[in-house]
Amino acid sequence: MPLKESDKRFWNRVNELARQNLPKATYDYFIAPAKLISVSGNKAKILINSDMHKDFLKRQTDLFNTASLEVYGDVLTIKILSDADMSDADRKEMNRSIETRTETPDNFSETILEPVRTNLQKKYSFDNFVAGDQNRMTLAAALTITDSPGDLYNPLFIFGNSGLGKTHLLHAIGNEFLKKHPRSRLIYVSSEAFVTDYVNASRKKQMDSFVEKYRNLDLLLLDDVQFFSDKEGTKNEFFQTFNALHEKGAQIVLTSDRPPSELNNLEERLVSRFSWGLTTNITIPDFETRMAILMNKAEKTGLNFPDETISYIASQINSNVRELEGALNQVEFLAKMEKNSTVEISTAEKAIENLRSSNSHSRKNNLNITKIKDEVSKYFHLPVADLSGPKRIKEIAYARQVAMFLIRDLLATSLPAIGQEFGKRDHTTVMYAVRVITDKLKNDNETQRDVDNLKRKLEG
Ligand SMILES: Nc1ncnc2c1ncn2[C@@H]1O[C@H](COP(=O)(O)OP(=O)(O)OP(=O)(O)O)[C@@H](O)[C@H]1O
Repeated sequence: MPLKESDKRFWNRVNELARQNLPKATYDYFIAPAKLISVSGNKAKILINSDMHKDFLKRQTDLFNTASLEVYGDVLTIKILSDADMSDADRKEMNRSIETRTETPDNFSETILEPVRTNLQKKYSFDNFVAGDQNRMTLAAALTITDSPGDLYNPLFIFGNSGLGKTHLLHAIGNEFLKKHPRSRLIYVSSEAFVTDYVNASRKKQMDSFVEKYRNLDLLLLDDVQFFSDKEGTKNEFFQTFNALHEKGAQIVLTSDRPPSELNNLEERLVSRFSWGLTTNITIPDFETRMAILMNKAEKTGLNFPDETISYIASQINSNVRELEGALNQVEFLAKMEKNSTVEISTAEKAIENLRSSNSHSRKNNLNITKIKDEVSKYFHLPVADLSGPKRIKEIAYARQVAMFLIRDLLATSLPAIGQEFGKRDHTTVMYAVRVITDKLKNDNETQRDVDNLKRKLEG
């Protein structure tokens, strides 16, 4: 039966109440895509697109009760269906009741331009991105911009520590965007690649094609802005690109391991623009989300993972999703070697133990003091000589302490030997440095991030 006027009023009222009472991103993600299929007697059927949406909508009884009392003077029983739940009869009903949406014409890239190499990786999609409390808001915003690009959240700035899914989301946005707007021009690029592109173009005197490539986009996905070069020319070019795109309403999405306010490599005028749209943070997944991610990935291994095994792996690896995946790969490998189709906890224990000892082995084999000093000086943009020199400027002193800490932690070098390496300093200075960083690691996000990033680079 087609929807009656009262049914349409009911549905409008549900949306209105949801917009008033829920955060915008939540409304956009959970409620806006829902559709009212039918109201018959005192039963309403609502269609949504995933089980995650279903759980959320089921909890919105107040919303439905208020709207139905206002419109029908009675409380409706709400049945929420996902696509998979729909019977043929439901589908017919839906086709009859929902007006066919007139496609809004894409106004992307009206002029004929050279096709762009998007650099998108198809394997990263929203379908294989597991939602949890730590990324829900980011996920909602990411989905919203694929529908209304350049509008609400422009730019979208996603920050969070390494291995938590920022790159995955950028590609997912790009892939979804192309599905919805096939004629659009978009590009995924790391900050380092953007810089290289700029440097090459300016060396070869091909700035016109650089400008055409980056300023005619509908969507720019720029990864890892913390690695942006601090060279004036590049920064200025990026500033111009950002302005040109923003002005014409193109969507920009940026990721970084730190919030805009801590991007010391970029100027204030650019950083303040990053905060024009929405800034969201992705944090370490909680135990349940780690379990969900593992289950998702375990399914693709063709092996049977009992819940206890998944739970064991999730309890052992609580740093980031990349390491979680690494551990699962190791477990899968061992189980296949041992020709086990069911993966018992004992196999997972052995695999994780192997992983830990091989990590520390490779660390010992490949690392030395010079490599650590080089990496630290690169990371903090300081000449390596300053680490061993006498300067006491705050930034240099901090970088020196981090370097001393890493040498002690990763190589277990003696305190006097470390002191020798840093301009013949006394071992008590080294002891102090190690203690300062150890303390900061307990409660200072910035230090946690610096040490984490550096360890990843050194052990990578
Ligand atoms: N919520 C999630 N669901 C499923 N897979 C995830 C999730 N979060 C991260 N991953 C996976 O973890 C791996 C690391 O994620 P990704 O490379 O996107 O991290 P990142 O935050 O960009 O890290 P970096 O800052 O080091 O570049 C990828 O294989 C990605 O698919």
